[in-house]
Amino acid sequence: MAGTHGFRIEARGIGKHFSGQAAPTLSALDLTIGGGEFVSLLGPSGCGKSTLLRLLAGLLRPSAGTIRWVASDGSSASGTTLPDIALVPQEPTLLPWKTVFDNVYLPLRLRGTARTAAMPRVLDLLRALGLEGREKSWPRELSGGMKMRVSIARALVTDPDFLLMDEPFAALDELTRHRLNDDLRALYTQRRPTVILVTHSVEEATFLSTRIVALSRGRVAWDLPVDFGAHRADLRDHAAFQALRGDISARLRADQAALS
Ligand SMILES: Nc1ncnc2c1ncn2[C@@H]1O[C@H](COP(=O)(O)OP(=O)(O)OP(=O)(O)O)[C@@H](O)[C@H]1O
Repeated sequence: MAGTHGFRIEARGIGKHFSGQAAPTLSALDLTIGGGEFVSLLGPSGCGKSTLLRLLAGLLRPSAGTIRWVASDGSSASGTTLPDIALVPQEPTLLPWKTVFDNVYLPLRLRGTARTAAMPRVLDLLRALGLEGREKSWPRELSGGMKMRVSIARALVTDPDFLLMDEPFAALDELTRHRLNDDLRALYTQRRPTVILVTHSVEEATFLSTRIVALSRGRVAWDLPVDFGAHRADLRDHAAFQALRGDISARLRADQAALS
């Protein structure tokens, strides 16, 4: 389904109040995300980024408000017409008793796709993510960056409409993070899923996204489009990139200052 820009998400009046907490984590939050956007969620620690992602993934229920998946013809999706959603967690949760190939093949296997039919797709993704030749490796033989590559390949193998990622690169060194950011951006350009990424890295958000949404006080604090045209590997060195990155950091510092 990816590339069809089939669905947009409409979150209206979203509230989330965890039991035992004095104040709600999210309150009266409105957000619309169009098909094919790459949205990064930024904001101070504890502002509710992961909670929002889990609500959008359907892993949590909102205490108030509605989340609708709207098809391009305006109809609300439900039941079997719901879009495919893949979640990449912070820790790459690979099955240790399965090879790299079989970890990535698993979502297709669960859908009844035969191994031989799945092979070109799995190998294509492994190649795109720099894992060629690693098909028969076991997760314990891989570095942290490689495990995350396998986790991303597994999330993409069903060609999901929505790719939701919760700080997937937080534990990686800067060079590995840059490489994975480059690969993710190339994959996004090729396949155009809708991506929602929770991150603390302003550089990562600026490099990857078509839009940055900052949360504060339980709702959207600001919402900024990002457009650098065709992406180049050296984009990070350009003055316009560094200026936007600086502007976003300043906005986040102002949000943080307003909280204290
Ligand atoms: N299952 C839960 N039960 C109770 N409280 C929760 C639960 N999940 C999250 N919270 C609370 O909701 C608030 C927001 O947490 P969340 O993880 O969404 O923030 P975040 O912006 O992603 O933070 P960080 O940037 O530190 O990862 C926190 O106060 C957290 O303790």
